[in-house]
Amino acid sequence: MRTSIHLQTSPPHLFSPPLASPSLNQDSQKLLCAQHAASLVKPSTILGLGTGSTASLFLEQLSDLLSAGSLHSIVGVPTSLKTDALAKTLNIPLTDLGSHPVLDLSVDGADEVDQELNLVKGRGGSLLREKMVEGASREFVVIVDETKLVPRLGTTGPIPVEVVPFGWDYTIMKLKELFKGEIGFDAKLRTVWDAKEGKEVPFKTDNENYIVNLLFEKGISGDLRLISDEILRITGVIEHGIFIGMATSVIVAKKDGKIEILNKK
Ligand SMILES: O=C[C@H](O)[C@H](O)[C@H](O)COP(=O)(O)O
Repeated sequence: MRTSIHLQTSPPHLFSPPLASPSLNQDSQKLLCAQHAASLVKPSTILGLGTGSTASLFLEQLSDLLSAGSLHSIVGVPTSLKTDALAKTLNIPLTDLGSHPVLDLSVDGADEVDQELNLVKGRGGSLLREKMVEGASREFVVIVDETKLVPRLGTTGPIPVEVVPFGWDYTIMKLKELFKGEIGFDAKLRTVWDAKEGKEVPFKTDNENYIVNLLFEKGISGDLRLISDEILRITGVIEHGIFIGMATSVIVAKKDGKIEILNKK
């Protein structure tokens, strides 16, 4: 189901010349969907707080509403150490999953969204805590700019897989075996530049694990649930960044300043 809401930027005036449609850059689109999502949060919500640049804008909006007194009694469950730190600087009250195993709502960004509202997440390095918190939420609202909409997952970048550091090269071998025959497939350990060491070192997640990037030349094809199960069956794999059927709705901010809301069927 698709709903389209045109955001009114200024009151219409009878004699004004027609306004040219705005062309928002990606950052403004992120802000637009973050603002929209924050306006939907009700008082007394147990709220999963996502990770990434779009989710950070949402946290800032939330904090503004809290300090203006137009929202109250919110308590957040952060999905990463970065979000935990940001929420603390923004004075957003926090709790944890153990104390609130069922959340009312989670709001988070995504790297990709397909037509069934399946997602790729984790290109920023967070996926396991996100999947736990968002999976525990009655409602999971995803906020994205329109560049994130794809016909097939894995078309604009890698699908991240969190793996244990022990035997990571063995785990990569098993992942390569799984996708053998997939044209243009590759699996690579994610690394970062360590200035102290003067070399590339493995990227470490909040859980001290590594990330393997699965690269598909034309996106991932086939039954996503089956593929998900097969990836998870490899010993050494902890979790992957394909979020199947988890999003209840996606708020998409468009270049023309419109918001489109995609709801789970
Ligand atoms: O690891 C990062 C998270 O899954 C983010 O939600 C995702 O990468 C989207 O981030 P951004 O809003 O910065 O594009």
